[in-house]
Amino acid sequence: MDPSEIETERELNPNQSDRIYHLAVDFGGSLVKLVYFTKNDDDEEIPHRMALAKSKTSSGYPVLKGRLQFKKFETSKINDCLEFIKSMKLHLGGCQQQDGPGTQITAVKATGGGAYKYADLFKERLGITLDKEDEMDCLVVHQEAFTYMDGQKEFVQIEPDDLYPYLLVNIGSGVGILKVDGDGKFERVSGTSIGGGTFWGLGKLLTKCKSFDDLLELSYRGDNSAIDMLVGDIYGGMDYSKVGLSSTIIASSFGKAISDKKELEDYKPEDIARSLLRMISNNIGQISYLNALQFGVKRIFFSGFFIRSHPFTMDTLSDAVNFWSKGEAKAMFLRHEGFLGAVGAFMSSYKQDLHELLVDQVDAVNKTQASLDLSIDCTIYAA
Ligand SMILES: Nc1ncnc2c1ncn2[C@@H]1O[C@H](COP(=O)(O)OP(=O)(O)OP(=O)(O)O)[C@@H](O)[C@H]1O
Ligand SMILES: CC(C)(CO)[C@@H](O)C(=O)NCCC(=O)O
Repeated sequence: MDPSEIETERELNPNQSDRIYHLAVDFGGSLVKLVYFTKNDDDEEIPHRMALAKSKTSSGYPVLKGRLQFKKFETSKINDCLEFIKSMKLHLGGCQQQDGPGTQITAVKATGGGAYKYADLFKERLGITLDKEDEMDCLVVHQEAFTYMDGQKEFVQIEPDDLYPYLLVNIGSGVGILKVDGDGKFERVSGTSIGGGTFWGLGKLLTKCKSFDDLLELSYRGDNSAIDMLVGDIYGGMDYSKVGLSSTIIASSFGKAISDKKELEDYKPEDIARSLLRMISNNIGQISYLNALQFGVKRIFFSGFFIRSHPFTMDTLSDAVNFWSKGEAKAMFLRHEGFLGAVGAFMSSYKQDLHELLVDQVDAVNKTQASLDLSIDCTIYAA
């Protein structure tokens, strides 16, 4: 059995002795992401945050071992999210009834636009206040990164003194582009409304797909040349070598539809899905590169739920950055791409005393990309 299934099962049927220490929520335009930290009393005994100081590592930092749980909901199904929090008693710190009075959580760290939009709803239904953190602040957290080219994932070891400056391109419903100059030092330099929401929204209208995953799945099987106008279509099958454009490069996304005497129904949904994904990914890759160029930055990190470790999406973004930069700039991806904001909000509450959050079981993360409701072993080092 895949480790993710084990953890998800345990999550849905929480052990009575699971304690939930902390919850943070990222309310996006498309998805709501929850991150919470659980510790099972049967696990190695380092009982309570209050008692952290009792257990110090060789580095001198107190440590709390447990599991970081990740869960997502469609924003349009906010009620499911509320029900989940309620049924898991996340707003009460898990099995709080055993802890006696006085342990009830009154505020939860929250980020994204919905932290404002749903503040009253959460107060009303769960009795908790959403303690708002700016969504841009929450994106800038340290993560392990990898490059993705021609189907090959390559983890990159980046030394802290060689990390900055970098560009962080967060592809959610819309796209935010941040230039990060140092720890907590960043600026939102650009953005585009043509993002993940555009792919999912247009894709839904054009293909009648009922879920994002179906649309993504369709795009795997499609052939974009059925609907995109390629350089070769314009140049009689030849490359336009004088300006370095090979015949297979897309000259005009969806351009073939102009001259084809076809209606929407005459195109295969999978070809439309693929063309749409390439169009949006290429566009984001190009805008990102142009921003990197403008600010003299070589590394571009991509995050956001749009990516979902989807090979074709990562390939297209990497290709676009590689093509436009003539190999000078690199596209990089993050292991917890979609949960970056939520993890940032989670960590913000430990601002005063959190030194580091280390993920011990990286393998589990890699194996669970399909479900994206994750559970990973981790250690919190408090300063
Ligand atoms: N299961 C899914 N359901 C809906 N969208 C999904 C799903 N999986 C991936 N996506 C993609 O991820 C996008 C949302 O990404 P993310 O959660 O990072 O952004 P958000 O926080 O909702 O948006 P914003 O930050 O712009 O408010 C969707 O628009 C869609 O393209
Ligand atoms: C509005 C936000 C910041 C909400 O997360 C995001 O969707 C975004 O950056 N959209 C792109 C807006 C623009 O810069 O055109």
